[in-house]
Amino acid sequence: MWCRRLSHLQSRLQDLLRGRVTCWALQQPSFKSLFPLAIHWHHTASKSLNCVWQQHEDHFELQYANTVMRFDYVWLRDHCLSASCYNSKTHQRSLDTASVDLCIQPKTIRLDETTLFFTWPDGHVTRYDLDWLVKNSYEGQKQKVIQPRILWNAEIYQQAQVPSVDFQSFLETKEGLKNFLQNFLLYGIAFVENVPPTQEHTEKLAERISLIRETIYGRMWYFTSDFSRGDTAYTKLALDRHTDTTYFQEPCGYNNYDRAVINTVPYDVVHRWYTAHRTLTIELRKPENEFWVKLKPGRVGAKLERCQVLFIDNWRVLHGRESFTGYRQLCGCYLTRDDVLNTARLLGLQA
Ligand SMILES: C[N+](C)(C)CCCC[C@H](N)C(=O)O
Ligand SMILES: O=C(O)CCC(=O)C(=O)O
Ligand SMILES: [Fe+2]
Repeated sequence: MWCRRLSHLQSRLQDLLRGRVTCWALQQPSFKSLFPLAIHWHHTASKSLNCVWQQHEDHFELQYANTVMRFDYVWLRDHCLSASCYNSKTHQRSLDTASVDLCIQPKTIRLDETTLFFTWPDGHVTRYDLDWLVKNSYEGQKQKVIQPRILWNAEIYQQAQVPSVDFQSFLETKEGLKNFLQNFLLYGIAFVENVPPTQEHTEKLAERISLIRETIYGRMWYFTSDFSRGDTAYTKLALDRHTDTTYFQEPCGYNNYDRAVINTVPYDVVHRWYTAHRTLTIELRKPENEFWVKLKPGRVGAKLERCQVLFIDNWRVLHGRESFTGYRQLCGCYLTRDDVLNTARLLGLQA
């Protein structure tokens, strides 16, 4: 006890002088470890594992799998996966995070093979697999490939020759759905071809990806230019590029037609907003940034033709239309982003 106390006091003194972290010799320090005070890096027994770690005053530092990671002690206690702290059936935390002492420090740290054991002052033991720590550390996450996005304009998209997915394969095969979602995540739009032109088939397609979002326009909307709703979508007028439902608390994305009166900011900020809006609009209206799609009609008179369904990520791609004459009917729905991303992740996509 005595030698530990001395080493501890001395290390604190050195610590104050150097303003550096200290590393306690976790086993009973031998005399040689007291003078001069060395910063100990703990090495794994087997060099092949190549894991080095250090217990700092306010965090735990781990070097493993070519990653230097730093963990807060409250974080290490809070993410404990032991039976009393974590419900492995529901993957939920049972530990009350607010009960963790914000100044908590582990009494001992031990590495056994590829598992780190942290023993806390109350005797509770938290174990972490080294690979779990790499995967769930801030530093490990930063290395992860984020979902690649391909920024495009009309020319880039046309040249990419992105394949549409056939209706049957989309509905009946995992590959079909996965290829579709991969394109959707990469480009923000994706097509399904060969779809029977009915609301039921469109609905089936949508439900293959996610829950359909019920809104004031209904679950599946089937609309035409009958002005059945007080909105220019229900007319023959052209609609400049926009996204829908910007007036919802959880909108599909932003839209100039539906913008309410700007009355939440003072006049000088308003002018800055208009200047920024103009810059964005000029960019959006550049012809090279427009990609026109002539939607194949599914029904002409009594004749039914298989048609295509277009999915748009409203956070990345705006939509609009030209004005038109004659009779035109459009069927569609809104999907919830969380569910679309969840389906993509379940298929192993980075979303
Ligand atoms: C017809 N349909 C339901 C597709 C859209 C209606 C959208 C109306 C509104 N202008 C908006 O952009 O949110
Ligand atoms: O009629 C269309 O093609 C699109 C209409 C539209 O943008 C909308 O309903 O929000
Ligand atoms: Fe719209």
